[in-house]
Amino acid sequence: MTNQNMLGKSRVIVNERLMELAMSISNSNVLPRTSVSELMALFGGLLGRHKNNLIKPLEDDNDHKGATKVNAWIDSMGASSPTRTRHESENRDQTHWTLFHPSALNMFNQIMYNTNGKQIIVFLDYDGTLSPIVADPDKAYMSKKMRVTLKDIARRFPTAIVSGRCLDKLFSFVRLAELYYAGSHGMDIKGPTNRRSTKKGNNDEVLLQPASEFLPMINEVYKILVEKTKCVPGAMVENNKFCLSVPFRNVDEKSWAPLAEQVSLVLNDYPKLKLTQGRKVLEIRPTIKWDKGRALEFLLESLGFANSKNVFPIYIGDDRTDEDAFKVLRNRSQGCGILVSKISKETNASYTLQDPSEVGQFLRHLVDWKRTSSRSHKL
Ligand SMILES: O=P(O)(O)OC[C@H]1O[C@H](O[C@H]2O[C@H](CO)[C@@H](O)[C@H](O)[C@H]2O)[C@H](O)[C@@H](O)[C@@H]1O
Repeated sequence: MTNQNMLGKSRVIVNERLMELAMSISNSNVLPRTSVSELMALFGGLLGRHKNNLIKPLEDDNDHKGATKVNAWIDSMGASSPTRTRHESENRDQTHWTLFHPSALNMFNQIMYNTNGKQIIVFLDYDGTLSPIVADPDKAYMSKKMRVTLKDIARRFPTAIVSGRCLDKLFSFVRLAELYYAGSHGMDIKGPTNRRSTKKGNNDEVLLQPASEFLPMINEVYKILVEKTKCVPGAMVENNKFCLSVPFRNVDEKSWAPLAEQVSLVLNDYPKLKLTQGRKVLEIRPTIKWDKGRALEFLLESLGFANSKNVFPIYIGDDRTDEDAFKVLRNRSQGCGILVSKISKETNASYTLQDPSEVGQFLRHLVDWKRTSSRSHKL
């Protein structure tokens, strides 16, 4: 072995040891969060890698329109569905990622410490966060246990569900009148309903519909897309009121290209609509500057916390569309974003949870924490 090789090998061993040490610190509750992140930054420096370089960039999230961009979409569709085995370097990146985005369960006490007596407001995405991802979008049910937990949460904190789904569908899954709902990626927002009108979920508590002028266009494009995609086995189009979804989870990979091409071609005639992508789903949305982040800001404002420092929003989501909300929290240096994911992703969230069952655990911790702290205030 040459001196060079030996040097390289010992550097790897030192890096691995440092990494193990940093991991155990990040997963403990011993130090306050600031110390943990400082330590992690230090370890990152010693490892010779900056935090931002530790994660592989996600596929381009910009809007792509027209047939010329179809190839980019197909690549992106493939990248959103990683089924292959991971390489060693990817495993290392995964470790780095966990280091900088620790588990919200492990860091629970620290997160609560950071709330510092502020009003906690809970924001939750639906698919992949409250309900597990399933093949049939109409069967993405939330468990009974999760509903009970959500009810308990809503009794203690203002709580909102923010989803790409249309409001009616969302309400039919969640069925809790005491929540705020932001459907169609935040383009359809309503407040808690009065108890007598909750059965159908329809009510007169609409707070905001910033894309209402797009309704006729969305309905028109829905009909065209249903027609154009019916030749692709497994393809379907969901009408989410102010946006449309074309899930491709049940479409054979060989047909992803023709499907993306069809959708792209249709959108060529509608420059006021844009194409974005979620978890095995193509999403068609108005080009207005409105997203889950803006919905979060709007809801904070509606709750009387527009410029308040006395609020601690917790946003939990699993999808790229949730990144807009994570970004808002990061820019406001307020509250915390929690990404639901088992694999490394570029994210603006601070913490992670693995899956909806961990989301349930985190929410139950939150209920217990509030119970205990209210009790100790009464003493
Ligand atoms: O913002 P979200 O609540 O995450 O909603 C976004 C999309 O959710 C649904 O699709 C996702 O869940 C499906 C059921 O588990 C799954 O089959 C699909 O692959 C996921 O992307 C919904 O079907 C879409 O309309 C929403 O846009």
